[in-house]
Amino acid sequence: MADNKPGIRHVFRGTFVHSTPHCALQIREDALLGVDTEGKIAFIEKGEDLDRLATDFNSSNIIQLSKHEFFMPGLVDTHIHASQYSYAGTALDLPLLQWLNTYTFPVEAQFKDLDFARKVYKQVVKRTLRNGTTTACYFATIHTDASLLLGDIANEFGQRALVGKVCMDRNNSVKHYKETFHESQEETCRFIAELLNRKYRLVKPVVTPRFAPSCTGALLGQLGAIAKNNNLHIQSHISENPEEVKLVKEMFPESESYTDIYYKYNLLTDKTIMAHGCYLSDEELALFRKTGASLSHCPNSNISLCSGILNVRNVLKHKVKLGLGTDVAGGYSASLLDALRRAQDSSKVLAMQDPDLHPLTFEEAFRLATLGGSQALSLDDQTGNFEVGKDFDALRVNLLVPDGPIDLIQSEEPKILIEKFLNLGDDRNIVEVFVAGRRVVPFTD
Ligand SMILES: O=c1[nH]c(=O)c2nc[nH]c2[nH]1
Ligand SMILES: [Zn+2]
Repeated sequence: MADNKPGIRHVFRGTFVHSTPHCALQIREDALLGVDTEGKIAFIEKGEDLDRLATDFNSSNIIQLSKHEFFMPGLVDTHIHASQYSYAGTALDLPLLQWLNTYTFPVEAQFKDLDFARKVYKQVVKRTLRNGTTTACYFATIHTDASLLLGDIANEFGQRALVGKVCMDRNNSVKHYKETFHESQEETCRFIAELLNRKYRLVKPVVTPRFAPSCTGALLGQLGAIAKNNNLHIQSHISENPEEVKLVKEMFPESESYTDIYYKYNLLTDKTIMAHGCYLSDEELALFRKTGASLSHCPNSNISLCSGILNVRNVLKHKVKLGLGTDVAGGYSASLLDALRRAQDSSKVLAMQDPDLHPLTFEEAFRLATLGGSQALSLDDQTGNFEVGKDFDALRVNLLVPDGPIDLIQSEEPKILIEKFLNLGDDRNIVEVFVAGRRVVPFTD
C-alpha cells in the first residue's frame, strides 16, 4: 500500500460527534477526518468529497468505521487526585474534613516512597486512559519527586496532563505529612522548573494550594505570585461542604467570602480551576465570571462525601466556565462517564425540588465532559472538539463489542448510539484512544 502524501498521518471515515459553543451535540455522518504528522486535525469534510481531497492522501489508506462505531472527542477530567487512586472505592463514610484527616492525609504521606508512587501513578494513568480520559488535571501530593514522576508517567503513556505538587503549610494533624511555608514555596519552584525543563509537549505543571484551610495567607500569596510570574495554571478546592465554609470564615475573618480569599491572593485567573463550588453565592459566581476562573463539577464526590449538590444551571447562567471531575477518591470512580451520568442525576434531583430548574440534557452533559472541560482548563485552543487545527484527541467507540455492556435490539440512528454509550457504555466500548494523533490505547506493552 502506498503511503499518504507528506503531511497527513491518518484519515478516518465514518460518524464523528462533538460539541461546539453553539451546539451541544453535532453529529457528522460519513465524514472524513485527516490528522497531520504533528497530530493535529488537518481537515474534516464530507465523505462524498473524497475525490477532491484524495490529492493529499492515498485513499486506500482510509480507516473506515463500521456502522456501530463513531469517534468522539477525548474526555477531560478537570479534577482528580492521582495519589488517592490507591484507596478509590473505599473510605466513603465520613464528611470532608474528617475524611481528609482519617483517610486521605495518611495515604498521601506514603508517596514519599517513590516505588509506591510509581506503582499507583502508573495504574491511575492507565486506568483513566483506558476509560477515555485524554486530558487529566491531577493533584499529586506534597512530595516533589513523586509529583515529577507522575508527570513522567503521563508523558510516557501519552496522556495530556496538568500535574500539581500539593501545597499545605497548616492545619494538618498527620505527623509525617507536613511542610513549612519555606519548604512549600521552594519545592513548588523546584517542581515547576524541573517539569518545565523536561519540555513535555502534553504535560505541564499547575500551581496547587490544597484549599484555603490548609494554607497560610502568606503561602497563598506566594503561590499567586509564582503562578503569575510563570503564567501557570492554578487549581484548588472551594466551597465544598458547609463545615468547611464555616471554618474558612473563621480562619479568614477579613475576607468577604471564600472566593474573595483566592481573589485577594491573585489565585483567581483565567487559568484557574476550582473544584466543587456547591455553596458559592451569586456574587462569588460573578467574581469567577469576571476573572475567567472556572469550576470543576465533581458529582460523585459531592454525593459520596455527602457534601452538597452543585446547581449547574445557576453556574451556566452566570457564564462561568464549567467542566466535570471524578475527584478520585472522594469520588469512587475514575471514569468520566460516571461523572457525566452523576452530573445528570444530580441535576434531576435538584429539578425535582424546584420545578423551574431544567435538568441537564445528555447532550449538555456530553459537552461538559469534552469541550466544557477543555474550556475550564483553558486548553480549548488545543483540544475539546474536532475543529481543524486542534490536536486529534479522540475516542473510537464501538457499541457492539463481544461481551460488551450494550445490546442493540434493532438498527439504531447515531444519536441513539451516542446516548446509549454515554449512559450504558464502559471501557470495553472504547476500542481506541488517541491523544495528539498518537494511538495510546490499546497499550503497546
Ligand atoms: O474532595 C476533596 N478532596 C481532597 O483531597 C481535598 N482537599 C481539600 N479539599 C478536598 N476535597
Ligand atoms: Zn479534590
